[in-house]
Amino acid sequence: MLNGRPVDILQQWHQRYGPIVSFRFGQQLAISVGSLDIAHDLFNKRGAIHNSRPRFSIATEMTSGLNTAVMPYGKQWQNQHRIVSPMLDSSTVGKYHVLEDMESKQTLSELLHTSNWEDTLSRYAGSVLMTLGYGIRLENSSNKIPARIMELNAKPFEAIGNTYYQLAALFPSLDRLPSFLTPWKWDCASVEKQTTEFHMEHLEFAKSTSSWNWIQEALQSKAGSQASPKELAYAIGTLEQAGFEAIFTVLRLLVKALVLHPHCLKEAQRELDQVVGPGRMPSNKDIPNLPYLRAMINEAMRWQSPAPFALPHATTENDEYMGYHIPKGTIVIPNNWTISFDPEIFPDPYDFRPERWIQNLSLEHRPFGFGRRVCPGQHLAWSSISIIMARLVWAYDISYAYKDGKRVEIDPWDIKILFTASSMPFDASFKVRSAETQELIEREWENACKDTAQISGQIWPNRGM
Ligand code: HEM
Repeated sequence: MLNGRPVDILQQWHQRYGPIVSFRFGQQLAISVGSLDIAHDLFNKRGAIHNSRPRFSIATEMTSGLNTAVMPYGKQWQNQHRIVSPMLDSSTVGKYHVLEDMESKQTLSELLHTSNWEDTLSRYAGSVLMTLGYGIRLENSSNKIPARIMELNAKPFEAIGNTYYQLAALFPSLDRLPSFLTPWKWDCASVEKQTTEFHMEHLEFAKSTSSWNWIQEALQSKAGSQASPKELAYAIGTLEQAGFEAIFTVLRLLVKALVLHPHCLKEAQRELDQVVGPGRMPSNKDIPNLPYLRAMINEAMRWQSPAPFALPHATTENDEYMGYHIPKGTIVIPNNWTISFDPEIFPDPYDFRPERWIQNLSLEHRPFGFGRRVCPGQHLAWSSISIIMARLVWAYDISYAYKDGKRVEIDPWDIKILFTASSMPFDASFKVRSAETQELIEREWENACKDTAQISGQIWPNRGM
């Protein structure tokens, strides 16, 4: 956990040494890229060289080498990419609105009766992904799947704090020692078993259910039908693991930003009242007409980037760039946090200021990463986050919680930074804005179609049964 402004350290590094900073740990050379232009040059224009992954030995062993996000660039990655890309491209993602519509209505309705907003939003993110992936709806917030995903995601990071693992990462040759001398391998094997069981169980369910889902869709495709069951389980399982945590992290960040900046909530509500009004709920069709809402989401991902260093890339060949020699096998880190805190581009970068995106339409940042490794879930992330945020802001006054008459304070920089940066849990209050809004929420949720098979039939009308 980092309590403070970690950005300062990174900024100082880049301010002192320039937009490219190199360093070594053990034998490994790494460079941090602190400029958007250079990141574009390396990851997009010279993409054939800069889009593999470093050797993430622990994460690789814990996931049978089948987790797309940590896989080096190559045939196996291309196969997985071919399986998932058609399910997540910008035109396909529009079909998932019907599911987001229903899940966000449930979320609004649950918040009328619970103060546990974190579990409620976590259920939303988990249910959207599990329904798409496997036809498994998370009907209530006590479902254990979101917590289990978080637990599996955390395993490689917990391991990084362990001395054995640090030694193994620094001295890869230790990998070749017999297993009684390499206790970290037992742990890896146990996590691998748990992760594989988790994904295989869902794969089997998805194949047998009448609700069409990503597994069934993949099995209809050439790439998916040629993959082994385990490869397919991991291709979709990686989407669940990466997607659930990222969406939930951004939702929590947005709630935090709104509680800390009540004038931003008021401005977003003013926009929604003008565009939508009190008589109906906002829909996905309204999102293009809500520039402040979109600016708020962009600003949240700039202010506290959910993936401050994207995921480190690695080179597959030697490269010469701006007079630097970048050898094959170098780790290349897109330093999103430094890029997003450049005061020349984002004046007063520590301030949460959605207006900056409206005042300057040419502002750019890359919270979803770069090149061939750019996040495949970015369109789904945008659509599922925009609709739930539009509806929350339209329906609720979101503010500080009070305990025993005292306001529960929130430290904006209480963030856990691993590869991802996630706000630590905090209390907040959700108060419905009017009796009319409450009535509308209750009516909409009562009338909503909650049947998973019917909803998947609307998403994929010519598939299944
Ligand atoms: C706001 C939410 C999200 C953010 C900020 C985010 C961000 C990122 C970033 C920065 C990367 C690394 C890109 C790079 O290496 O240059 C990444 C990779 C990835 N993301 Fe996301 N992501 C989000 C949501 C999702 C969702 C919803 C899914 C799945 C449906 C997903 C699946 C993945 C996968 C599979 C990768 C690995 C890609 C690869 O290595 O080829 N993400 N994401």
